[in-house]
Amino acid sequence: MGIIGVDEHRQRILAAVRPLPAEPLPIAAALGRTLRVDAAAPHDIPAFAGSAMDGFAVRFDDVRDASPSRPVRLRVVADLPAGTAADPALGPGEAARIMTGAAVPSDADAVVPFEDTAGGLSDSLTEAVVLAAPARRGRHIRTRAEDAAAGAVVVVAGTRLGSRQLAAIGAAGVAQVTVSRRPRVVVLSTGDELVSPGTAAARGRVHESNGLLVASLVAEADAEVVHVARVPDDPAALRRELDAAAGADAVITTGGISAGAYEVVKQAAAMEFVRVGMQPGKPQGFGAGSPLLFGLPGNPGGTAVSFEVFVRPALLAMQGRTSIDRRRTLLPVATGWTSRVGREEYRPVVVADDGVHPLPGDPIALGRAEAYAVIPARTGVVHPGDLVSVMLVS
Ligand SMILES: Nc1nc2c(c(=O)[nH]1)N[C@H]1C(S)=C(S)[C@@H](COP(=O)(O)OP(=O)(O)OC[C@H]3O[C@@H](n4cnc5c(N)ncnc54)[C@H](O)[C@@H]3O)O[C@H]1N2
Ligand code: MOO
Repeated sequence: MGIIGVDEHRQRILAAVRPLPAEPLPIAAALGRTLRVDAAAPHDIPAFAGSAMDGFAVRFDDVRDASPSRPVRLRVVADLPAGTAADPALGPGEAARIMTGAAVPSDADAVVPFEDTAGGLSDSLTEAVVLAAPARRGRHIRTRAEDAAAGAVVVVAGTRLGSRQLAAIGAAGVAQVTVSRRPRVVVLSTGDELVSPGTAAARGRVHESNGLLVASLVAEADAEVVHVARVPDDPAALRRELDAAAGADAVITTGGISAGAYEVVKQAAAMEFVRVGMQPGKPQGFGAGSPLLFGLPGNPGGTAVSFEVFVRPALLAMQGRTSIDRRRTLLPVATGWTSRVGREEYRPVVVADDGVHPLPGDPIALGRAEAYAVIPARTGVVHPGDLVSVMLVS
């Protein structure tokens, strides 16, 4: 069996992904969901011209020549707190006391902050003595529609709804969004050697960590973990778990896919098994049915990288996410290392001020990994000072 490229395997997986149904949700319940229909402003934002300062709404022409030596006295004829719907008329020589956020009277075309008056806030309800001219007509007024005009797209479909996106939609006055259903994912760790953390160490036993690793990665990809289980190297037991997972959108197994005698996933799962030109993560299984089946290698470093390269993009594509890849950036190498020619290497690294430092591929070092340096298959030695492509994962 030959070796296929990382992109080829990824393309096969992405070609099998179907978008999940969309559903309406209140914005307060939509954190982490993917927007499926553009969220648009239903009206101009702001919907009215408002004050950006606490002070006085004035007629610009009244105060355009104001200065400390030539103060301008205005009669205060109204008091406008934020939230008021009042629109008092202002004649020449008149002003309204106004608070930040309040609607500016239609007759006013500038706001003078309290700091530019003789009396300030303390003496503000009868007369305003303006000591400085506003720099221009419209000064300190937020104009109607200056943030977005009615109909403008506030957040585009395909975007993850994080804190800032949800706040922007709320600021537009929109209460409900159309978002993707979350993928339902089952996580199965295979291996007779596995025991739970907390169990005494013993010869031959390995503490199970992939279940938590993959379930956490699934949650970080905004999908829902519906079931996590440890499965012995018994094909009948794995078949039972796979049958029970029939209603899920994806099943992710770890272990049991290489060349040994007890490769339970190979024996029991309806997957195609391939060798991919990457290090770690060479053995891979994938089933394009429903649910999608991902057979990841069991060594935790390989599991983590395989998830990033193959599973996460698929889970995001299911949700209708436009950007399905981790951000990559070029960074200098601080400490060099040797890389295996013929396989694209995903080297866990620490990102420091002087560049990236490689980590070993073991499950304990994984706890310090902040990113993966992606080294082309043809590269045998990575030298200090080289610029390498780094996939950021934290
Ligand atoms: N003759 C060959 N042997 C192997 C090959 C090969 O091409 N020819 N490939 C090697 C490569 S590369 C990898 S990667 C592994 C993948 O093997 P499996 O996916 O079948 O994984 P296991 O053998 O079940 O486990 C490998 C390793 O990881 C530990 N492990 C497994 N599951 C967990 C878990 N849930 N939590 C923590 N640790 C886990 C397991 O105990 C083993 O140490 O195959 C090579 N062999
Ligand atoms: O491909 Mo395996 O994941 O090297 O260890």
